[in-house]
Parts: sequence; C-alpha cells; structure tokens
Amino acid sequence: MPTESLVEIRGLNFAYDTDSGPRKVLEGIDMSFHKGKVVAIMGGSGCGKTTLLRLIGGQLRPSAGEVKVAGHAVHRMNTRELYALRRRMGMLFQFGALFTDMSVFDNVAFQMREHTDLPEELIRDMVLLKLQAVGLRGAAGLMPNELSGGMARRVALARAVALDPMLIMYDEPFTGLDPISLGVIGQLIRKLNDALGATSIMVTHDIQESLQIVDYIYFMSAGRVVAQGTPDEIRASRDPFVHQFVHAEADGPVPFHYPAVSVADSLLGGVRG
Ligand SMILES: Nc1ncnc2c1ncn2[C@@H]1O[C@H](COP(=O)(O)OP(=O)(O)OP(=O)(O)O)[C@@H](O)[C@H]1O
Repeated sequence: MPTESLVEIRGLNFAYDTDSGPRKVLEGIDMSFHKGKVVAIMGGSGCGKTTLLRLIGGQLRPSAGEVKVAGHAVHRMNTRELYALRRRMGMLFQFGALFTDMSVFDNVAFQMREHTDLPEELIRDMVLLKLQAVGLRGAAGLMPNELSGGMARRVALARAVALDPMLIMYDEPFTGLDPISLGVIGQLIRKLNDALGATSIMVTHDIQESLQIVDYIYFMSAGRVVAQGTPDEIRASRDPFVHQFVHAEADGPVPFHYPAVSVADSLLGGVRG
C-alpha cells in the first residue's frame, strides 16, 4: 500500500519580481514527499532548489499551483497557522551556522526556549538527548570555535531536530565537509529521520551520498522536474540528464557554458563588423 504524503506539490509555478519584470524560476512542478521518507532534490546551480524549499516553508507564495503540508495549502495559512507549521519543521541551511557566542548546549536549547514553555530541567534532558543522538553529548559545554567542521554540522543537525519536527529540510547539508564527516552526516540524516518518524527533504549536489541514504530522488533543471526515481532506478537509468549527474560529467544536458552567442560570433564579431 502506498504511504501517505506529508508534502504534496501540484502544478507549482513561481517567479521572482525583479526590476526588469517577473523572473520565472519554477514551472509546473509536481512532487510528493511521503511520510517517513528521505527524499533528495538535485540539479544544477540556480535551477530553483532553494526557492522550492522556501515555498514549502511558506517564506514565498506560489505564482500558480500549490504546496500542501499535512493536507493544508501553505499559501492559504494565516500568520498563526504558518507559525505553528514552522514550529513543526526543522531546517538546516547551507553551512548550518551556529550562534558563535553560545555554547553547543545553548545552541540546541535555543529553539526550545524560544518556542516552548518547558521547564529548564526538561530542556536540559532534551538537549542532552539530542546531542547524544549526534554523538556529541560530551561536547555540550564547548563553544562553536572549539569544534571541527564536521562536529559543528552535527550540532546544527541536533538543533534542527530540537523540537521533534515532522518535516526536516536540509539545504546542501554536505557542503564543505571532508569525505568522512560527509558520510557521518548522511547516516545521521537517515537515522534522525527514522528515529523521529519524520519526513526529510534534502537539497544536495552529492549524488553518491544521496544514493546511499535516500528513498527517492528528484532531478531538476531550469525550474522543472526532468527525472525522478528510487536509488536503484536512478543507478539503472539511461536518461542522459541522470547519467550526467551520476557520473559527474562536466557537460551534457546541463550545459557547462552559461548561454551566450557562439564563440565565433563573439570573437569575430568585431572583425566581421
Ligand atoms: N530574491 C531573488 N530575486 C530574484 N531572483 C532570485 C532571487 N533568489 C534567487 N533568484 C534566482 O532564482 C534562481 C533559482 O535560485 P535558487 O537559489 O532557488 O537556485 P538553487 O537551485 O538553489 O541554486 P544553488 O544550487 O546554486 O544554490 C536563480 O537564477 C537565482 O538567481
């Protein structure tokens, strides 16, 4: 029996308003994120992945179509509903910056203190449990500048799941990590998702790590979904776009060059003039 969707995206279009008019970023996106799953969204730089996360989080409104989270259209929620929804979402954005003037403990406790009325003793136990889950209970008293990059990212993970979110969104969680830390973070993303019974959406460029830990992958190009499937389907895919990604080829359906007039035209243009 198919599992239930936590996030459903249907016919989603989005354009940014810019001085030179609307700038189309997403077009006709359909995606489903089923409960309990970890799903990766991959695609070249600037294809609209971060924009999509911001639409799911309700920071942006669709130009057309809709994003539903737990059955409710995000753009129709009032401020109070949006606030309640965001409390149930954990987010880890690029580099997952910690508050540098707070200890590891206080970084993880921050959301609990901001968003709940829980007594400090309970917060203490919850923070230590979250730190235990990422293997850093012993580092609770350290300051961020005393951590390695991999440790800092693990603290950011503990902070993202501090309030036991139903949905966790990661934007490039592996950026800047060495291969060992990258593997550790990947495994933790999977483990935390399963332990919490949550659903995770991960925007990443790291296909090899994704293939190890996710249940499903969407590939985007120029604001559209161009391929999708389970890791096994992706590995077996003959789709040229998927092939370019899986084999890290510099050129293919995703062009290496930003669109431009031909080299001959731009170099010889003056001569021919
Ligand atoms: N506030 C904004 N106003 C106008 N255009 C924007 C704005 N934010 C992003 N864009 C443009 O929208 C497009 C999609 O951006 P987005 O950040 O969603 O891409 P991305 O796929 O996450 O890229 P990357 O992998 O490089 O982070 C890009 O062309 C970007 O320049």
